[in-house]
Amino acid sequence: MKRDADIVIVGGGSAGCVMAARLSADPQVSVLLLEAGGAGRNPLIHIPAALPELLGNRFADWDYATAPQPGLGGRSLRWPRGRALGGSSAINAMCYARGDLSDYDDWGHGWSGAEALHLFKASECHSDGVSQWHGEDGPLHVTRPDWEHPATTRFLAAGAQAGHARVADFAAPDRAGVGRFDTTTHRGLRCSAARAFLTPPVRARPNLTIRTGAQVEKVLFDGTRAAGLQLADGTVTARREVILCAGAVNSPQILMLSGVGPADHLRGHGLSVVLDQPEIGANLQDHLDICLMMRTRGGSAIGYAPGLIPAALRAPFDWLRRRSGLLASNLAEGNGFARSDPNLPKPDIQFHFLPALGENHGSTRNWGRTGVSLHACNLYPRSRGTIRLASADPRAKPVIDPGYLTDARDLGPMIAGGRMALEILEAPAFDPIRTGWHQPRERPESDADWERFICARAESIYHPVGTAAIGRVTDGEGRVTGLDGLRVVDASLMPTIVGGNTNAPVIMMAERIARRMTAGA
Ligand SMILES: Cc1cc2nc3c(=O)[nH]c(=O)nc-3n(C[C@H](O)[C@H](O)[C@H](O)COP(=O)(O)OP(=O)(O)OC[C@H]3O[C@@H](n4cnc5c(N)ncnc54)[C@H](O)[C@@H]3O)c2cc1C
Repeated sequence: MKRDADIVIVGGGSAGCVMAARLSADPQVSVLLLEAGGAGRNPLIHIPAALPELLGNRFADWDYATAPQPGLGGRSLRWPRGRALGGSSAINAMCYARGDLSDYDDWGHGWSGAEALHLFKASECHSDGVSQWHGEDGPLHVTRPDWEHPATTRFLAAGAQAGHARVADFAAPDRAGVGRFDTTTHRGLRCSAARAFLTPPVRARPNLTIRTGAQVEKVLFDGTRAAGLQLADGTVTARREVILCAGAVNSPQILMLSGVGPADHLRGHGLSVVLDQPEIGANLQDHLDICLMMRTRGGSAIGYAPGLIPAALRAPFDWLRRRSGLLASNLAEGNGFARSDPNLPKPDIQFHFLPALGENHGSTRNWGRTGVSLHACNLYPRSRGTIRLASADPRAKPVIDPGYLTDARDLGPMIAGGRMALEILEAPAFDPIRTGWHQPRERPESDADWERFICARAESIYHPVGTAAIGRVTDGEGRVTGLDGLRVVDASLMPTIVGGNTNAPVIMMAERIARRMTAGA
């Protein structure tokens, strides 16, 4: 078993797959990728519509939950995180979005929207080919779906009736309006970061070793230089660098287990301190989201109902024959952006539309019922939370406290987004299929009604970032300040969360850092 390399990467998720592929392109550099989960071969990972089956499934999900959230009436929220090659891109909803390009200008430290656009295009292979906003030569397949559920067609019409523009391409600058999501799929299959970047020719490189089932416990230091890693079955040596790509929950956890973090917290768990860095695990941000669900006539949406049996029986044939139809859908088919205040420079609300009752993200089955879901989330939350150790045991789940709604200013965009979602679901396009409300049971009217509804029902859309942020913990290249030979490259790096789904932005960030490492920056 290989136990040393020039560069050792921890975590084969969205960022880790990019780093492994790009850095091992130089045959002079040996790269070892360590992934705690499996190889990600389960068919449920690859069939887009099987997404709800992945959540909580031990072969693919770390299955975390938050600490009780006072801002949400003391509820703990479920927090899935991918645990297989591909990481969270192996279990995510495949919605492709880039954030607003100005988000990257705001980060400073050498990052910019113009360079981000260039990198998004470089890593992309878009089904419509090259254009001003898209690339066609990159490894990440992005598809503009050729099939949509009829309920999604109604959502697009309802959006227009409620005054939202129709957006043909959310990668173009003016994103306000509703449209179809592009998806990280290819020929009806999920295109995870593993499928995109760890292709058979890349895996065959003699200078790249990929170990699955290899959970890293901590970084080993020689003074202040990261010299290797501790695993359950022994140690690994990094001759040049250790790169943590374990995600916004596990990268700070590994750093703290290694003695890098807030000194008092580490000593409280009996750990010796290598670097006192209070910002590790701090600055946690996420997209909090409120979902409205409307019941519809049998057969008009996806669900577990007798009227849908014929469509369900046909779906596998459509998928096997043409890789199209229901099973090729990522379910979150409709996208939208809006401003909670018309004077804002950019949209601060995002919608996700599903032609299904996505209660508890699909884990509540609602047998015999059909309906549709419209989510609205606050894209630029001001609340901040923390990741902290529950124990010095590397197998123990960390304490996740996102601090949802601890900043009262976060409620306004949530209420505005909820009201807009309600307006869309009440538009005439849904009249022929609407039968009543599923969630909320009673129509909220006043701000206080909305606040109660949000407190009782808001959920995460699983975009944690910021826990080892550029400018706070690392420099612009992801190098941990105050230590040598140690980088973080994953969602933890984002100093402020981007205005959209986070997978493509994380891939873009890894592309940038890998390029600059290869160029000797
Ligand atoms: C259910 C869900 C739905 C989502 N939907 C979307 C969507 O539709 N569109 C979108 O753009 N974004 C979506 N996201 C978010 C997006 O997928 C993530 O932001 C992105 O994948 C994060 O990439 P990462 O590299 O930071 O971490 P990850 O991709 O999570 O990778 C971390 C990797 O490190 C491994 N690891 C962790 N600890 C260790 C250890 N100790 N030793 C070894 N390996 C370790 C993990 O197993 C994992 O493979 C979703 C996320 C989830 C969970």
